[in-house]
Amino acid sequence: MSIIRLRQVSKQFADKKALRQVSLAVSSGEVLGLLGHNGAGKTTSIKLILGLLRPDEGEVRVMGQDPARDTFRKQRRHIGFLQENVSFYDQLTGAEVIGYLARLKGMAPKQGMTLLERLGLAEAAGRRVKTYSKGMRQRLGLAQAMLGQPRVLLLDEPTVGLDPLATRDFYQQIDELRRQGCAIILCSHVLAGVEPYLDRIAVMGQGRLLASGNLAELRAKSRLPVTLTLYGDNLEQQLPESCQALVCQSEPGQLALQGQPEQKKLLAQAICSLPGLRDFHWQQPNLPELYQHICYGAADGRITDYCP
Ligand SMILES: Nc1ncnc2c1ncn2[C@@H]1O[C@H](COP(=O)(O)OP(=O)(O)OP(=O)(O)O)[C@@H](O)[C@H]1O
Repeated sequence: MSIIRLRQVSKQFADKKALRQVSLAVSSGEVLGLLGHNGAGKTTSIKLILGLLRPDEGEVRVMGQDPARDTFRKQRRHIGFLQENVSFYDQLTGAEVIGYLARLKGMAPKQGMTLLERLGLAEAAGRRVKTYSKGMRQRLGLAQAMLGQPRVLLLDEPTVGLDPLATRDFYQQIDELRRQGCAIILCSHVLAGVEPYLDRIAVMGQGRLLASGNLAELRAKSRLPVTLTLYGDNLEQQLPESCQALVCQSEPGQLALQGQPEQKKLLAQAICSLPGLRDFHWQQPNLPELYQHICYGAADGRITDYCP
């Protein structure tokens, strides 16, 4: 069942159409990567889910209810939110900040401390937040978003400023929340390396949903080629005739074949039939390549059928 659902939602600010008939759904235990250029409509979507904005048209439902209604107040405690530029009371210590925010959410401050420990901030808990590095602030931000075991977690550019190890730790925490059944939306411009953590991807552009699906679905729809690089001796001579037309690069000891996603099977057969093969490597379009393809395709009118 979808925990978050936007159905045909439109939103306009003065003469600016920020969202045009956007439909999105996120289930329990699912991470949706919400991607899009600056001004695409990601933050507006997040604000609608938080109930901070009302749609002009369409319907927003979070845990089955309209988040903009007063009656949603109790449910709001089950939503965690990490905004892009997180700021705290700098004169307070990390422990004081998380204790205060825990109380606001109706929880014991001790639970906040447990989160600080889990996020590696236990030693810094007694220090004022103004002395924290960007990464430490980001972890404190994640700790406050995780207060109260949220059923919905909304993360806007959560890994900006984090080093590679901190980014990996961050995604491990997200993975754990996902396993506990949290529905997560992650907005990010940092696309490299996030693929393994996203169950589905939604790409927005000019307030529209341009594409949605899992990585395999987007790859299949993109029709971007897959490349198979073969390593060995005299491979081109041994290659079956059916694969000859797919050769895109040939050099001593190495042969590259390129085909459409549905030709993968044919390429796989090529591997099996080569006695001189020493090694091989598959290369499929990655998320940054797909993203670029979808955005450019939408800009010149090629992309029209990426949404299920
Ligand atoms: N309160 C507002 N008043 C007027 N226009 C707004 C308001 N909020 C958003 N917009 C406009 O709506 C469009 C979508 O903005 P939004 O903040 O949702 O984009 P975004 O995808 O989050 O962008 P970014 O990646 O830069 O954060 C933009 O053109 C923006 O200028």
